[in-house]
This record gives sequence, C-alpha cells and structure tokens, in this order.
Amino acid sequence: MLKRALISLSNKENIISFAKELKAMGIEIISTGGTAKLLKENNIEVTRISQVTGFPECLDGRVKTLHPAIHGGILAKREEKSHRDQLKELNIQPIDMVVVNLYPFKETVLKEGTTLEEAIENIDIGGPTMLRSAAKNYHDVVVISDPADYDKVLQQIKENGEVDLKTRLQLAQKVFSHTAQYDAFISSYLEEQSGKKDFSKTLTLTYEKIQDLRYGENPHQKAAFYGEIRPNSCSITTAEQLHGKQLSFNNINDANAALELLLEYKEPTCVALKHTNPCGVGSGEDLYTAYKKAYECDPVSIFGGIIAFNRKVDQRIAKEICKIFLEIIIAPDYDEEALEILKQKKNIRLLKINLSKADREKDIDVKKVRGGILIQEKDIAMIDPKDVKVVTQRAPSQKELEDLFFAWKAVKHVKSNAIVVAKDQKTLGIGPGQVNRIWAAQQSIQRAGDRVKGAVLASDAFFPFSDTVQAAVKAGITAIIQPGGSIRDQESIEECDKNNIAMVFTGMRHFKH
Ligand SMILES: NC(=O)c1ncn([C@@H]2O[C@H](COP(=O)(O)O)[C@@H](O)[C@H]2O)c1NC=O
Repeated sequence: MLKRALISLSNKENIISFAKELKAMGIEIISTGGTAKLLKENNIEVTRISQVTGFPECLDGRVKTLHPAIHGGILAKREEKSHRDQLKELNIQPIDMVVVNLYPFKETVLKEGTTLEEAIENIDIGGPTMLRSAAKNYHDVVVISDPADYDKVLQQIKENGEVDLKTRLQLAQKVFSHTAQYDAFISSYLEEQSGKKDFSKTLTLTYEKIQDLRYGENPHQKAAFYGEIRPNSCSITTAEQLHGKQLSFNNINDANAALELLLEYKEPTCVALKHTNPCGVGSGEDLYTAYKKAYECDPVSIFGGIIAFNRKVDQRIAKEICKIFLEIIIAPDYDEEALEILKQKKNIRLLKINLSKADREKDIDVKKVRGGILIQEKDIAMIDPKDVKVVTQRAPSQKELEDLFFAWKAVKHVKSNAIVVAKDQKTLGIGPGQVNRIWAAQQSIQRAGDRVKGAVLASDAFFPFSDTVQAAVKAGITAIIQPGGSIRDQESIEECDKNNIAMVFTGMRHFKH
C-alpha cells in the first residue's frame, strides 16, 4: 500500500498533474524547497522535508534530504520485524515512493563559459543518494527518475492499487544506469579539468544513444550509434544531415574516415573514400579543381563512395557530383543552388559539418578486442616540412616537396601497408592494406598508370628492402617520402642516389590498421 511519496526535482515537467493524481489517491507528498513551493502554488498540499527531518535545508541546498529520517524511511525492509520496530522506536515514517531527478550537471557544463565552481555546485549529492536507496529497496519502494515513467506508474496504481514487482525492478535498474552515467560524466569532466594525461587504473566511458541503426556492418548484425557528451566538436555525431536516408553503420564509419583525412588539409581540398580507404584526394586553388583531381585519381572506385570538402559546395560542383552515384557528401556548407541540385538525388545523403570546431587533440582512439579494449592518443601529429631529413645526394625541389607532403598526409589515412603516388596536389595511385610493402607499391604504381612519370611516392612506414625504390625507379618516380629507420635504409638510399631520386625521412611512422 503506497502511503507516502517523496518528490524532489530539478526537471519539474509534468509534475503538477502527477502529484495531483497521487493526492487524489490519498498519498501524502513530502517535498524539498523549490519543488514544494511549486506544488503549493498549484494548490497541492505538501509536507516540507524540514518537517520530516527536524532540520532546516541548509548550506545553500547542499544538505536537504541527507538525513536518517529520510533514508531510514526509504531503506527499511517492510517484511523485517526488526526494521519495523526500529522505525517505530526512532519515530521514522516509511517512504513508499521516491520521485527524484538530478541537478543538470551535463547541461551546465555543456553551456559555454561554465566555471569549475558552477559545475561543482551542479553535482547532485542528495538526489542520487535517495535514488540509490530507493532502487536498492525496490521491493518496498517505487522509484521514478524519469518523468517519462509517470504515466506507466499511475496507470498501474489506478488499475491494481500497486506497482508490480517487475516494473519496480525495471525502474530500479534505470536508476543505477542513470546514476552510473551521471558519475561517469562528472569523472570525465573533472579529469579534463585537472589536466590528467595518463591512462587511469580503471576506465569508465559514457556515451548517449543517438539512434538505433537498421543493422550493423552486415544485415544480420544488430547495431546502434552512441555519441560522446561533448560540446561543439566537429564530428559525424554532430553533423547536420540536410538530405537523404538515415546513415547506416558503414556510412558513419566511412564518413568518419573521410572527415579525419579531410582535416589534414588546409587548402581547398576534396577527398573521396571507399570502405574507409581514400580512392582520390585533390587540392587546388579552388574547390572545383580539387574535386576534379580527386575524381580523376580513380573514376571507377569513387562510384558509390563518399566525398568530403573543406569549403562551401557551389552549383558548378553540385552539377559534376550529380554525374556519378555517391552515398554521402560532407561539406561545411552548400549554396542554395547546389542544395537544390543535390536534393534531387533521392539516395544521396548530405551532411553539413563545422570544421572550425575540430578539437582533434581531445579525441582518443579506441579499438575493441576480445576481452578488452585498446586505447591510444589519436594520430594527429604531422611533421613540419622544414623538419624532414634529406638523406639523398639530391634534395627535393620545392614543387616535389609540396607534392611529397600532399601524399604524406594522404598515406597517413590509408590502411597499412600503404603507398600513395601523387603529382600536382593530386593522388594518382593508392595502394591500401597489403600484407607486404612491395605489393602496396606495385598497386599504387599500377593504378597511377601512365601518369606515374615525374610523380612522387609516400610510404606510411619504412622500406624493409630496397625493392620499393627499385619499383619507383622503374616507374619514373622522382622523389620519395618515408619515415626511415630500417636496418637496410642505406640500400634504399644508394638505389635513390644511383637514379637521381630525392628521398626524405620524416622520422615519424603513420601505421593505420
Ligand atoms: N543536498 C540534498 O540533500 C539534496 N536532496 C535533494 N537534492 C536535489 O535537489 C533538487 C530539488 O531541489 P528543489 O526541490 O529545491 O528545487 C533535486 O534535483 C534533488 O536531486 C539535493 N541536492 C543536492 O545534493
């Protein structure tokens, strides 16, 4: 039999009608400051918490409900005679329902300009304590932490005079899930504030569901998309979808890879990807030229792919794009005419991203393995061109150096072993994901075809043998960029010198597995 409910809320939506219904059923309501005030203003009779505890709410609301008269009333087992006796002895009234939601910590810290002090004051202490007490004692106490559950609970009380045990258990589980997430978010916020850089002894990650997905990587796999709780970041999670069907699991993964690659380039650039590997990258004086270059790299593979731009897409580009089938287009903006043209394509998905909010250094890289996860800093490092080491007799010309760095940025985002052949700020051949380096080199050279003469070559990791240089010589490559560090580096250097090829070492590897 439900006799007494404690209501203490930050989010007070729908509480008036809910409380009125409780009163109509003869249930006494106990309430804290602001909640009691609102209920009274709406002519709902309330017992103030201070009348129950015999203490004023104090310390600016830091202590209101943290009292044995409250927690004894919630936690006592009604079946246990000794508990009932103690309640009588201590003059504590049982509390049968707890309706609480918490200080808006997340909303507070996501607001721009929130200070640490403001955030700290929004850490709820009394609320989670009551929720946890009630959830632990779900046999005897109905606990509601979400206004969305008011109706379900009311309906059951109206129909059966009670809330059934299964529902109570579900409500209790919801509490622990909620308080766990609440604390995990506080922890990650404080970690960021404290400037902690190392990896902690235990790891609690908290994400919020954005949506269930139709399926996973394959149609027989269930899947969902969860997002970080982080303000203003530039990501697929926060991208605005302007047109097209819901993004699929593979779409999100591919679009993310496109964005990561795009973020390497400052000049007008277009990147095209298929199954997370680039199939064309182009930079130019304007975005149209960049698109043409990316397209021309591999007009076959781009079909059904994803393209991303780092400037506003205009009508001229939109018309070109419409000539082929693409799954997704990503850009910081589209002009009106471009949107009109692109929206005529039913199956295309258009995403708008805010590249200025790309706080890449805050991101981590997580890989799931059986029985655990691997976690690492993101590979956002990029060597400055003036810091490369020229290891050959001939140094690259300024033009070669520019092309080498263009290719170096691209190869960083190609699955290892990776080789990229490029010229004039345009990829010509991309060799992704091979189990040895020479195959990756052969593929990229083969894909470049006749265009390879006078091009440059980038390798994500060092050459274990001089065979890649030999293949490059044969093809007509004039300059190479690679990390260096192999015990056989000298053989590759000699091969370059024999053939007047310029080679630079970056001293930094960019594996991507
Ligand atoms: N300190 C306490 O004892 C305490 N007890 C309840 N609260 C919270 O106070 C809020 C409601 O306050 P009010 O009714 O005064 O608007 C709720 O979000 C509730 O979770 C508390 N506040 C923070 O810890």
